[in-house]
Amino acid sequence: MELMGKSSILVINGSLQRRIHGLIGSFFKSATLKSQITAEMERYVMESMGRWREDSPIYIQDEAKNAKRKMVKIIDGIIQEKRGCNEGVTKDVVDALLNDKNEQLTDELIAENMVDLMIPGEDSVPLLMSLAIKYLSDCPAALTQLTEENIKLKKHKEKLKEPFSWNDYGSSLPFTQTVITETLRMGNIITGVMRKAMKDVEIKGHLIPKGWCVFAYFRSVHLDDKLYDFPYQFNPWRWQDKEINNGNFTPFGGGQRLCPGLDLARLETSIFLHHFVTQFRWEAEDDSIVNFPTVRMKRRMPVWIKRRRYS
Ligand code: HEM
Repeated sequence: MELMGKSSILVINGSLQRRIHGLIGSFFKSATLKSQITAEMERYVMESMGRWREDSPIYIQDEAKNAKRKMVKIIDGIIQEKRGCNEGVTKDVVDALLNDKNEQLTDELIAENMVDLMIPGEDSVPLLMSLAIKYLSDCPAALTQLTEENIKLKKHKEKLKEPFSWNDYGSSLPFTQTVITETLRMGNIITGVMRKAMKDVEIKGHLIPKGWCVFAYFRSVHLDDKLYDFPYQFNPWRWQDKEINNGNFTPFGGGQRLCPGLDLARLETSIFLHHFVTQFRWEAEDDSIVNFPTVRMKRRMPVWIKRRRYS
């Protein structure tokens, strides 16, 4: 509680939580943010990857965090700029909270909630990226299909001379999405959530008395062999034509506390994977507890060189 602060959305309940959740959630759905974030994220991923040297080891977790740190810095810069000349227009999350008339949205509350928004960016999203690389390194068939899908879209975009949009990184890369979904299932980045019963509740014949705390353990559901065949096997194909919005798949929680950053997390991971697999091949080193996965990079040949060589 001390770490998060008393006004954090993770701590407060009731109408104020719903209000902040709604404001943050609708802000993350805004078209302006989507195009801005897509372009910025692409630029920083490409800048970071541009510094990678042939055949040198790359610590994926550190790299993923570095890309995120820069992202947080940009967002922070945008916030500082807006704070001075707030014109009632909602261009960022601080505006979304500042412009709301609710008196309970104090400066302290806004500041604390901005920190909440940065923690997943520093922690959960880099973990999702790192685990995706780990699982792909162990599953060559998935890596091949993912690479082919991304190279195909890249060539198509180059032909049209069009920049990538938010949707390109989502619906235009369906297999990439299944890889992210399967990584979320197996990785269990958030292992579960705590809830306190506000009144006596009965669930499937079990009574949870008022005041008791319950830990809803996502991992036991995501790795249940009654729900998922061979649950410990990384199998992105299991998600083809399968509905993901159900009670058996809750990496982002659910209900009124459903993670408002879920689309952003998927987008950032998609951009990272796209640039990773279209620019490089790699060999994974043995995993170690200290830092995994570590991979040795080889730059991909530009498409035109390959064509000349094989024609
Ligand atoms: C892989 C990445 C992520 C995962 C697995 C994840 C997972 C979750 C989960 C399980 C919850 C529900 C917590 C609960 O019910 O007590 C949650 C809530 C939340 N997430 Fe995420 N998250 C991710 C990324 C993000 C991002 C990128 C942001 C924002 C930039 C974000 C912002 C939030 C906020 C503000 C809440 C609290 C919502 C509320 O209590 O009303 N998350 N997240």
